[in-house]
Amino acid sequence: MLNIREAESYGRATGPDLFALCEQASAVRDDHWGHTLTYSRKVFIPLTNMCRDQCGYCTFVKAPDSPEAGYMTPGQVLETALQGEQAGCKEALFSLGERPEQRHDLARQWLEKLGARSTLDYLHDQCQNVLDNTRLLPHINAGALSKEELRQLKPVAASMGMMLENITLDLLKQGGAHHGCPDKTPKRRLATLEAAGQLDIAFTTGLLIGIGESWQDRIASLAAIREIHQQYGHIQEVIIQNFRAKPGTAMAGTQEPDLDEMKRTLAVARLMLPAEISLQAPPNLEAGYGAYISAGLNDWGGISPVTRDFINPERAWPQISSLDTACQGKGFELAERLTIYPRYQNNQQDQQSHQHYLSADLQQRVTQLNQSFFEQGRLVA
Ligand SMILES: O=c1nc2n(C[C@H](O)[C@H](O)[C@H](O)CO)c3cc(O)ccc3cc-2c(=O)[nH]1
Ligand SMILES: C[C@H]1O[C@@H](n2cnc3c(N)ncnc32)[C@H](O)[C@@H]1O
Ligand code: MET
Ligand code: SF4
Repeated sequence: MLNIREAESYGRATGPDLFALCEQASAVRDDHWGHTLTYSRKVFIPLTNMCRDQCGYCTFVKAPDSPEAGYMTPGQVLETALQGEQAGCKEALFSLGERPEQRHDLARQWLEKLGARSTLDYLHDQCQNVLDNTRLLPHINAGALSKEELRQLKPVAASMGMMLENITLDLLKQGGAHHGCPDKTPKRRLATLEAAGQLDIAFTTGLLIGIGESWQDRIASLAAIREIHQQYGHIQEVIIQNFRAKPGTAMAGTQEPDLDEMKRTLAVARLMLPAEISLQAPPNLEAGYGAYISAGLNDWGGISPVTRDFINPERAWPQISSLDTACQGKGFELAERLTIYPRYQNNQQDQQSHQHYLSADLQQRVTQLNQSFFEQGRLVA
């Protein structure tokens, strides 16, 4: 595995140097993951678009004076989940703003109408709603959470995640991407990763690149993820996501990272992280996403045949069939996976240390969904 000093030296790798770096990363990927690239067929449930934070890059968030600001009702949650199930989805991705009731009257009014004490209590109940009425597995992406909050949510989600984004304190300064965002302090983000490890929650994290961090900051952030995983073993995947500048946001004029920047970061992530951690990047945020394969990626994340990507709504998902074609063109096959990776599913004898990740109920659901893959012969489209 690459040490920090070596990783730092690749900050400007380009041309033949970048090519050689990518080859090394591809070799690690081939060795562990083979020539199968995975994705999770999911439906997106943006439970609330209000938030107490104000990330400079975010268009997901709506201010209370916007007519679009609000929560999804239980009926809307179920309707969306059922549509996803109809389209063959296996994952319900709950993605939402953080603790909006601590900042906005409108959020408090909504919660009162919904009969919930907090956004996170409501999240718990809506995961249960999906579990009671569909076969989908909830994945929770609700930002920074305390150990107690994670403990309460664990029984209703098969996996959870939170982008670390980046741990440099520079982003919190006046004019920085995370200025005025209490949930984006490295302290809170790292504490969330650590608490999830203590609780045996299969966890997704990752970096958002191009938001004002340096190359060294990226390496330090990857090293922090590696260190936490070495202690608890719960990091199932790391996402490298490229910042996209959105009109109307504070960072509308900020330069976006280019394809080489993504390849460099993916390759170094692959070489710094243990091979068992899945390396993911979204295919809808970069037209040249096929090149990620040569940089060591093995997963495309959640792809929805039904809902748009509410975080990047203007960036349509590639059709699953065109993603399949792109993979085949590079000599890889595309295969569907569940939101929780096999090694945390505890259906193999040799996985004693991963026994406590899923409740008996969730484990049974996972087994049934795996059975449906088996019956489909892992068809992708
Ligand atoms: O469609 C999206 N899915 C996002 N996902 C879901 C992801 O694509 C997969 O569905 C899950 O990771 C399942 O493996 C996230 C999950 C996390 O835990 C943390 C961050 C993200 C970010 C996104 C995102 O921007 N868009
Ligand atoms: C769910 C995740 O989506 C990412 N996210 C939020 N806004 C953007 C954007 N403009 N471009 C790319 N990714 C974004 C953040 O990393 C967040 O944690
Ligand atoms: C909608 S953004 C994803 C969830 C959370 N608000 C975060 O930023 O981490
Ligand atoms: S990225 Fe997440 S935390 Fe930041 S403003 Fe958007 S919803 Fe809130």
